[in-house]
Amino acid sequence: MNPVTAPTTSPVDAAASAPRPAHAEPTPLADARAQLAEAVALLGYGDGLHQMLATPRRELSVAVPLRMDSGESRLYLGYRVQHNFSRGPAKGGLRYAPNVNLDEVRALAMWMTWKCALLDVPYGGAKGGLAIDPREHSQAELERVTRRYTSEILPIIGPERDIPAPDIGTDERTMAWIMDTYSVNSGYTVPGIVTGKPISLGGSLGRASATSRGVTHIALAALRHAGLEPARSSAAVQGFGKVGADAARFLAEAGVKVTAVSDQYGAVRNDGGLDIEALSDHVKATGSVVGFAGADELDRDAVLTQDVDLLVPAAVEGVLNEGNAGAVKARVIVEGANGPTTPAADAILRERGALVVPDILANAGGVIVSYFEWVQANQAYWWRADEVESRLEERMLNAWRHVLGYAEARDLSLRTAATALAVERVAEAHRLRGLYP
Ligand SMILES: NC(=O)C1=CN([C@@H]2O[C@H](COP(=O)(O)OP(=O)(O)OC[C@H]3O[C@@H](n4cnc5c(N)ncnc54)[C@H](OP(=O)(O)O)[C@@H]3O)[C@@H](O)[C@H]2O)C=CC1
Ligand SMILES: O=C(O)CCC(=O)C(=O)O
Repeated sequence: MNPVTAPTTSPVDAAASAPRPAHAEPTPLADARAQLAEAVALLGYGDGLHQMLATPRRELSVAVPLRMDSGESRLYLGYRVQHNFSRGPAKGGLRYAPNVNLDEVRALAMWMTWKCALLDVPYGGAKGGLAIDPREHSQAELERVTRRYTSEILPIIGPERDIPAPDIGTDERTMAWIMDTYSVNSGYTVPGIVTGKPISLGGSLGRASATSRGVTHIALAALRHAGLEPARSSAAVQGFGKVGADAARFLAEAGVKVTAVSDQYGAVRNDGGLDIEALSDHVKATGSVVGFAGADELDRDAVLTQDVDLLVPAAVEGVLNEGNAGAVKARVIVEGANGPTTPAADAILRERGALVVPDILANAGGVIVSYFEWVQANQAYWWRADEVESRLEERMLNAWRHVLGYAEARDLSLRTAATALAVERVAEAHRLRGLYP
């Protein structure tokens, strides 16, 4: 396999806000742009401001050589996109996955801008990616490739410029290597350069589980809003990684019967409710949910169409689309993943009366506690776990009520309401700074 994939389009895409032809394949970037276009139309903004909001401020593409343990060398393509920094430093995760490309990272960076604005954390949005399959590499190889990627993006990151965090395929070890590489280059330790780092290096209590806790707070509120009592509700969770596994655990702890979960290899189901702790032990031992003795096997993507009250997609983009949205039975969908629902699927689900809580609200717990971690690192003063968790819950539920009120007052979907609220805050920052009249 050749790890280097074809380069994507030029950095500043003049067609940023142009409508796509009807036959075009949905992509995360097209979806993100369509969501922005809808918010811009609602807010009555002109083309100039629309272009400004649609176009990343800064993008860096890097080629990252890796010396394998075998002595062979490989080259991987990496990216860091800073979509916006009008409200503060750019902020967002770093993804290691074989299909990462510049357009995907652009979409993810744009969603980070709206997420940070919606939750009123003082950041803009960024995202990074390396087109590598971490499962094919040893720890030593991952360390070398991470250090080299960090060196390549060093000129544009920093605790006051752009602060990476974990996303798909990366974790606290990755953050420790980034922190060390950056600190060695600075000549002193800079804990504020990344969030989601190990506690012993200045990470925050509660960051590792923050996205899942936030998803759970929102899921319980959304179920109740839909007239469903959590303790009498059932759920399916797609993805059993950093977000999905803990979301399944917290939902089960709250009394929700989690009947199906999946990972990239397959899915498992138990209508009586999965034992999430036993399933996690199985995943630790085998690397997959497949083969778990306490459940039946299910086709991987059938997890999305189970007869459950709540669906939590917590894996990748575009999984709920025109092809399967009509078959989704859940009344409430809470997006743990970024961009799991295409605009076409959104329309079908809304028509069916399903309540979709968008990613920029539902999975914001991660960046909220990343913000807490950055504040703690900058002050060199650490909070207790209960302080982190109560502040997280308060911010998540305030944002939920705000978005719900805005949506209900205008008969909008929660996604349109959330995006419009966020875009308005970013546009206001541009206007006040004089960047746009
Ligand atoms: N980590 C964070 O703090 C945040 C993450 N997110 C978003 O949450 C999502 C998940 O991220 P995270 O949990 O960190 O990533 P991880 O890499 O920890 O986990 C990803 C999970 O998704 C699974 N997966 C991948 N493709 C599929 C598929 N087609 N069907 C079913 N499962 C699949 C993986 O399977 P396998 O285990 O077999 O590899 C894995 O279980 C992403 O969209 C990310 O952007 C959003 C906010 C914050
Ligand atoms: O914690 C962060 O800074 C960002 C997490 C992230 O990448 C996301 O919310 O999608």
